[in-house]
Amino acid sequence: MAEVPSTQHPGFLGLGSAARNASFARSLLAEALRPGDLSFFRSRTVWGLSILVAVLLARAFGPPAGTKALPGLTGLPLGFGRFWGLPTNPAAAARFFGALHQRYGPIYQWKVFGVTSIWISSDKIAQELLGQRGVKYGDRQQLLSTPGLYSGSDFLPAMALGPNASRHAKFMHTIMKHSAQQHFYGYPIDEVKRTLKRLLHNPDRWSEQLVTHCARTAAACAWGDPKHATKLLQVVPPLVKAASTDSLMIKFLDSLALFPHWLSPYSNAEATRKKDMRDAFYEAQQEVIERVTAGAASESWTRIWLENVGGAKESQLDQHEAAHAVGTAAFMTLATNAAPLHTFFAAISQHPQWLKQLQQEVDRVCPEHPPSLHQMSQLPVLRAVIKECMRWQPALPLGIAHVTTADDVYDGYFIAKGTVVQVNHYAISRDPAMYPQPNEFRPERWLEPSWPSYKAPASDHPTLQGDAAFGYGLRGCPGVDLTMVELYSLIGALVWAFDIKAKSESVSPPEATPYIISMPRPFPCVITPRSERKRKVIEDGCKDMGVVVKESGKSASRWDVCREENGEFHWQGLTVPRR
Ligand code: HEM
Repeated sequence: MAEVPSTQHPGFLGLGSAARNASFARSLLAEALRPGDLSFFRSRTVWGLSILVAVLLARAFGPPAGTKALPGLTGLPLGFGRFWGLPTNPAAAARFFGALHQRYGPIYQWKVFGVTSIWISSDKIAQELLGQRGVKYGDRQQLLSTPGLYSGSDFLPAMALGPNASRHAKFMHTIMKHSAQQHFYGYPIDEVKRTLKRLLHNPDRWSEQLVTHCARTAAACAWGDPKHATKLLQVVPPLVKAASTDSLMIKFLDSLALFPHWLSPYSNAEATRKKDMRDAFYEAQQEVIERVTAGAASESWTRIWLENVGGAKESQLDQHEAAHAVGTAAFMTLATNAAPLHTFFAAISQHPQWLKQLQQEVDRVCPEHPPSLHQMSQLPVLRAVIKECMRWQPALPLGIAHVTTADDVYDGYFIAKGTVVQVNHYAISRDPAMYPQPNEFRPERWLEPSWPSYKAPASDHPTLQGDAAFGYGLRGCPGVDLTMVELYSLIGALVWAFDIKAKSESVSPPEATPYIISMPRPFPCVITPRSERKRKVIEDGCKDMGVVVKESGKSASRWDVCREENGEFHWQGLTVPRR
């Protein structure tokens, strides 16, 4: 690894300490600004000194000797940088910053109000920096809109690098490893049966059925009971929106910490969000504690903590932390996996030939029933379509920002401590060298040797394991196994069970929601069972369809989730349909 030069600069005019610099500057000004005396401004010495100061300042704010500054947009001096022209939502930002890579290369910087962010559009560079130099690139950004999340120990994706994040990450990996070995206790498959039946009975509400599916699966894994899905449905949107904020500008202001938190315009909403989340996670945890005491608890992540399965207590989470760690895993499962499921609907509506190919493959492998997880190795087309959905419309187009914890040098470029590192997943997934015709939905790029992204053998590849969409390094996503199980099982079953097509031709291109986790907006679809026999299998598959969203106006308790007046479900704005 390159040696890191010191950023300790010799001080103003090379005179040593800041105090001595300040007193020198004061005496110079006092001498010069005697009333009525303008000779100071006419003096050649003063002009010469001014130029020298400017040069020294430029050196002081420039990269250390032997390194160079990253290319990037020029802006205003004195650290103001370039604050105009910033896009207003993450999906648009991914495209905007992605386009700038054509001018500045795969890594460039953008400075705003003294904050430097670097933008990366190359998988190789992201691997080398975030992947290989883990700790140096492992911090997160403190956001004004979510005060407390960075320094607290409630929500791993936003936590500062340090002991809290390490303990939470350790616990997260323990619960994922243990439950993955048991296919997440069969909950995703149980929920597939219910989701098929809800879709059969209420196909127009397909987006609601998908979101319900993710919420119920996550709640079952977390607390052994899918009924807690409504809690998740309520607590996810406020935090997704707060972490997105409407404008990237806010993010830069955040980093300046211009306001104390109590003055933050977000503090009221944040206090409510925090309380709702705590109440939801505490209540669900308490129920598990009671059921375990009564000897009647189902498997769950909370039980892993309570019973110290796999050494879960080594992470030393107290009860509050464990409630939030489990809740965070459930939160992320719902918030993220709903996105590729919506993308799947957009993709096959635009490319019906891929639904046909999927159905042919599934009919060949398992004509009588939806594919089981053990059959996934025989279903490369299914895996290819899912992987292409993740590439085509990344769920997190800009990932989650990292922040550097120390100065670094990459390829001769200086990267200072505190730099915000934005991996542009959208741009990476559109690298034309790796993904020719990048804007097109082409699952064959994972299936045919003529495409650069192809890998053999077909029993293992394509796979979501190691997919760049899940991030890099120390802060990489711990939820890959669960994502695979959830997407493979549900999409496999949808393909087996239904014909799906858009009601109108105008679904291209998919219009994404404007949040940090972005998904195609729902649109009207026609969903019909592929045969009478399949209809019967779906009907007989389960008794309880697992409806969790109530008709409008029927809210009886705090955690009830209801449809809008017009009968639609917009998930607090996260799934507003395209009109
Ligand atoms: C479509 C599925 C998913 C995608 C695309 C996705 C993507 C990501 C990305 C890009 C990051 C940031 C990585 C980085 O900073 O480099 C992340 C972090 C994270 N993900 Fe996922 N994720 C998905 C599903 C899940 C699931 C099912 C879970 C459930 C456990 C989960 C839990 C987390 C957590 C806890 C973090 C924060 C890790 C940390 O900061 O240390 N994700 N995910």
